[in-house]
Amino acid sequence: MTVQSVTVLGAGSWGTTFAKVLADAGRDVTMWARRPEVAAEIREEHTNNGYLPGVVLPGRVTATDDAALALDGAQAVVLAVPSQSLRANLTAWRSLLPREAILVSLAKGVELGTLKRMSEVIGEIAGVRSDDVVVVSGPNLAKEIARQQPAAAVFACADHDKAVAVQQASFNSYFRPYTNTDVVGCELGGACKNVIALSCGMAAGLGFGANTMATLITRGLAETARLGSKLGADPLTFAGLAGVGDLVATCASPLSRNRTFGELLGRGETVAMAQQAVGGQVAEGVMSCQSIRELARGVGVDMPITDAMFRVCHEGMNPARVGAELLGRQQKHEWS
Ligand SMILES: NC(=O)c1ccc[n+]([C@@H]2O[C@H](COP(=O)([O-])OP(=O)(O)OC[C@H]3O[C@@H](n4cnc5c(N)ncnc54)[C@H](O)[C@@H]3O)[C@@H](O)[C@H]2O)c1
Ligand SMILES: O=P(O)(O)OC[C@H](O)CO
Repeated sequence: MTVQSVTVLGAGSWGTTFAKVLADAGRDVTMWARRPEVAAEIREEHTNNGYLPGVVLPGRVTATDDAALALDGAQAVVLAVPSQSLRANLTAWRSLLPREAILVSLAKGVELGTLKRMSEVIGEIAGVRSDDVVVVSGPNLAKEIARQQPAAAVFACADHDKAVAVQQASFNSYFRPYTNTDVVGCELGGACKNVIALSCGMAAGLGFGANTMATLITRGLAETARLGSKLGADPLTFAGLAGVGDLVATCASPLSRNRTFGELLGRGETVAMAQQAVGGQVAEGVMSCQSIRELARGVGVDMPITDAMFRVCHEGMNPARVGAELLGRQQKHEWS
């Protein structure tokens, strides 16, 4: 299975960066951008300065705002829109998807209401098996990769040949993809780390240091692994790139929108003010703390940090008070 012609649906930070990764691996890439002016900028200037200022895109990347045109002849279709808009976007694109195309998901989130992982949403809308979708996850801050800083990722799919086909299509001198068959674990790792990054940002905004960060990262990983194990993930996945790898990068980096969002809340800003400050870009954890909390409650898994982020983001609770409550919970064994 060789993939030469790829369509990327979504021209934000990660969609544009992933298009560059594919083109730098020798693939022909057509992007779909929601706004015609963004499509024109990519096509004519080879830039997308609204998302990736100063980055020049390879000549192999072109763009259109016409989804039918973008999808014509695609051997792989990369879905690069935010989690909560994936269902609506994919519903509009469903009839345009080439029959044999490999579907690839970049989104990191759990859908509100249905509590589905992104591959499950894609499976339902596109009429394919959800674990046949290739899920991309890992420590992949778009702005670093767009500057060709070395990074690795996981490409998870039950169909190993499909994962390998997309792996080969995106392997280049600065981007090293690994395959995995644990779709559930890779998706949950990616969705949960956004929520934990909110908490790390919040702790930084409150003035706390490395011990607090390390505690949140480690206990965040513990609650993610608890949920994952309950839902059928391989616990080893959480020790890998889609688990601790992504968690560390997102929780530590000022480039992370989730961490930045949390830091603003920790400094006393409201959710609306923080939303404005991240420039309309999506901090997925703000929505995912709600859906992941519901998912966990449904299967009887305790996720105290996620619960705390829900109370701050959706119930207006004060971050300092939530932090004190987290610390003051009933004492317990580390692994209970
Ligand atoms: N940015 C990163 O570093 C990064 C890395 C890995 C994964 N991801 C994940 O990839 C997904 C996309 O992230 P991104 O960084 O490209 O997001 P972004 O906010 O930078 O861009 C989103 C893109 O989707 C388009 N879009 C279409 N319908 C939309 C709608 N209804 N609402 C909002 N935008 C809509 C926007 O126009 C834009 O082109 C997210 O799930 C994110 O968690 C992001
Ligand atoms: O900027 P964030 O917080 O959406 O995180 C980006 C990536 O998911 C990091 O792997």
